Amino acid sequence: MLTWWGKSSSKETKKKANKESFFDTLHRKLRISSKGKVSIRSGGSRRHCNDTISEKGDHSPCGSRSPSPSKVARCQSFIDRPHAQPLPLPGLHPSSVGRVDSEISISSKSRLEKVSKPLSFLTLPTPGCIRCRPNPADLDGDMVTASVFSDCSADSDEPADSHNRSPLAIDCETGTRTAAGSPSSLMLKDQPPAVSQLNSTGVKKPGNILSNHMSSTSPKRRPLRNHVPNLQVPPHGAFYSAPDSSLSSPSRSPLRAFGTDQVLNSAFLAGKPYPEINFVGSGHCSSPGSGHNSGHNSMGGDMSGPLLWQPSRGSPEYSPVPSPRMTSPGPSSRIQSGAVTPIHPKAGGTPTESQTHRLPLPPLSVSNSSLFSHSNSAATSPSMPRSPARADNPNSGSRWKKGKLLGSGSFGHVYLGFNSERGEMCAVKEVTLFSDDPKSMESAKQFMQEIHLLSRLQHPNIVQYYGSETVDNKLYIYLEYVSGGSIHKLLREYGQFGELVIRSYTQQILSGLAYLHAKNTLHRDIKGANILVDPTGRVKLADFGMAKHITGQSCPLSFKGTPYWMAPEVIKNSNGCNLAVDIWSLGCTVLEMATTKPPWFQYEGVAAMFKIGNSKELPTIPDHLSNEGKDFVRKCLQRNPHDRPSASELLDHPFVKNAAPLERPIPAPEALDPVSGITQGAKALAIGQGKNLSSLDSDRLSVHSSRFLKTNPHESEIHIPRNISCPVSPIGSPLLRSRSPQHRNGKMSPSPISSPRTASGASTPLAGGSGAIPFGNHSKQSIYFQEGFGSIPKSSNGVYMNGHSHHDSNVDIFRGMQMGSHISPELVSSENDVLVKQFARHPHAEPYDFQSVLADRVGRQLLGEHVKINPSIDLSPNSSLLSRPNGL
Ligand SMILES: Nc1ncnc2c1ncn2[C@@H]1O[C@H](COP(=O)(O)OP(=O)(O)OP(=O)(O)O)[C@@H](O)[C@H]1O
Repeated sequence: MLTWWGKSSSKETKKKANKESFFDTLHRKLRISSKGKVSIRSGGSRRHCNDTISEKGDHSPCGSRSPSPSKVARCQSFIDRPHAQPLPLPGLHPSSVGRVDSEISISSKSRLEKVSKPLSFLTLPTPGCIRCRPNPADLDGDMVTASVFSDCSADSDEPADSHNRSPLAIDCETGTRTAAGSPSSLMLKDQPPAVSQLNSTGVKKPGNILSNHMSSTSPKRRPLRNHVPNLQVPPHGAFYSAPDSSLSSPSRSPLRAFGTDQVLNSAFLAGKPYPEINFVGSGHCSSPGSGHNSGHNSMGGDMSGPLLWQPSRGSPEYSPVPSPRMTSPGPSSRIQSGAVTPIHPKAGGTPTESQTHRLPLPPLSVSNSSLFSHSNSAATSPSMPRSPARADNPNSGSRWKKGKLLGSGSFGHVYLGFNSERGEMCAVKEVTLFSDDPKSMESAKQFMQEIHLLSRLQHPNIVQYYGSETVDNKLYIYLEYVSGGSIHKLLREYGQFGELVIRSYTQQILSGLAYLHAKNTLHRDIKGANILVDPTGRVKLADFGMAKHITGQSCPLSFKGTPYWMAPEVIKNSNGCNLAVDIWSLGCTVLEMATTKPPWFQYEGVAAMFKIGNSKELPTIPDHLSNEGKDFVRKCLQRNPHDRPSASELLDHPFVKNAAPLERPIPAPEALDPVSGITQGAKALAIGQGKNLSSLDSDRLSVHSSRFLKTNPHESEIHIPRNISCPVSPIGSPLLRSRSPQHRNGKMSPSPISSPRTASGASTPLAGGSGAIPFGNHSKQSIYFQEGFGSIPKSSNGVYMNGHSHHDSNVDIFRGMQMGSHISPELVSSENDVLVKQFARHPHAEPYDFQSVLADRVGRQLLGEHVKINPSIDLSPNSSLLSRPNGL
């Protein structure tokens, strides 16, 4: 225009008629007023107009305010110009954005950069975004810019009409929508890096528009602390699961949002492929690894959208298990959903300040409170500032420092926490809360539920709760750190478990469940991804976000759980929800451990649910599972929940009754006394067990005492699988400290580590491919027999030597062995007489030496010299070869 103006001045006379004609045309096109005409003509007015443009990013003289689609379209086309236009400041009509020429663009850009630095990295807004700011005067500069830019770019390709037709756009214009927003915009200003990563997938979603609106109606994102002194969350019932909140929550799994309404409205039931499946209840699903982290989704909200479950690749527990449709999207994967439940804030369900109540803080002196550094102020911790809620409490605070990411779930992330004052570790579960994000409120609700339940639980097979606190707008739960990861992760990384491992894990899960059920509490999300394993093989139930305390025989059914592990009655809502749902899930978990996959994994979401809910079929039980295992699974998978045994009843099932815990206690120092030898070793085992038992409550004690009394290793019905493997490396465990001279000198036997990702029993190269016979590195360690050794023991107790509760068996063996004089030369085959003959020649050898040398030499003999053991040798506890002198 300026160029044209200059030219026009120099040729005023000649072009006068043309000039008039141009303005006429221009005015006609723009429909500007005659006043505007004057402004353009006068230099002063023009300058004023340019200022206006610079300020507001618009060249238009502010005449028209009509957000017509055509103007939106022009704005969009403007994005493609070489000189991107800065974000117009509040108050500017979007229609003018598209009419700025390059010169003005530069001017306005520089101005905006002076005003707000963040603008420099922001992208050009689209008209739809701009229109979503009904009251620009309320907007915070930075946040406004960020919000608008962040989301507009994603929508820039959409036709203008799409914006106009969008209900959200309409909301933006009317300013009526006030809840739910995309964290991608909400968190631009102060979201932590971890959360930012979660949003980095950049999934294009209509929620962006909503987020724009959020920024428009909410001048600045307000964390909860801005509303209430401490974390305050709506009371139960005030938390709502918004179907579209899966888009807005940084940590929310869409599968947590699986609502009946959505299901009913989805293609699934719209097409009525499985009309007999009725979804009733609140609609909660949670993810398996989520879960995803775990790979499969738990449902715990409205099951919005299609049943397309995607694994969360950002999660350390992202699962390659071939159940792609059932895996959790995880926090970084957002799936579009747009349905709105009746309880959506838009429908009047927005939690308000008046509805909130204070988060019940856990008792400061929690069971394992020693892990908290009460004397320390969290304020000294750079990463874990002192909770405002405990600012007045001298015992409050901690010095837990947030470390690496351990996993991600539907609600948030779990980090390693380290207390640098005490050298202790914990798992820190973190969720970011936004008062205006209903999904965040849902997460808070489930967190509260988890805190509420966990704080009352203390059991060796349940992850111990240490405490919780809020810091700013984040909620933290401190939990016992279980470093081995989940069963799901182990399966993914190492393949299916051997039967002894399955037995042991199942027994421990059952112990935890029996304890839980004795407290009338349902876990509701039993699956491999929610069961953690420590390096010693101790198993712990985790993730109580779905847990529920029931008062009567059953609770109102809600659609909670993870589909593949979900009981039929949950899917069908036929029999309410009772403790038996966990038993069904346990049966599925046993199959998962045996095959790496849950039952019906070959079916995708809805089909799997149909199989579970409507068919009479039992899932395929692998042949390699023992008959006891098969029977156990069948009992768990009784379709009628009343036919399923209780957890405590199942503890007596032969499949688990004599299961040898895999965990190996560290021998007490006195046990290392070579003089005391085996006897002290037995004491050490007892001591280790005593330590464990000391943490048990009465429920646990009753369960275990009865079981221990019943246990008779000589009557073991345990089936010895052909392949036995250990889930952890014998040399990787700190408990595997050799006492042998060789090991003292740092000479270790070759590692019998099974190759990762192979099926149980796979041989390592060290095994020569003929079936690994990894022999324990010392006497107290496990001895792993695989193919070729199958005829040796009838009972695993005498062979798979580990576990404190079955130390009798181990001790029995060593009691026999320590008395070298009682070892018959018959024990030794003609080919393999080196070891035992040696002991036979030294009948008075010290027991300690016997053990060490036995282990080491056998290990070397078997692994290094390929010595074959006479398969007729019976090393079982009641073997005549291992006779016990003096009745021991
Ligand atoms: N106590 C713990 N010790 C070690 N790692 C843990 C612990 N708790 C959780 N994790 C890790 O974090 C992951 C996610 O934890 P968790 O399942 O409790 O979160 P969530 O948000 O409740 O997940 P979900 O979506 O399954 O409900 C786990 O799979 C595990 O890898």
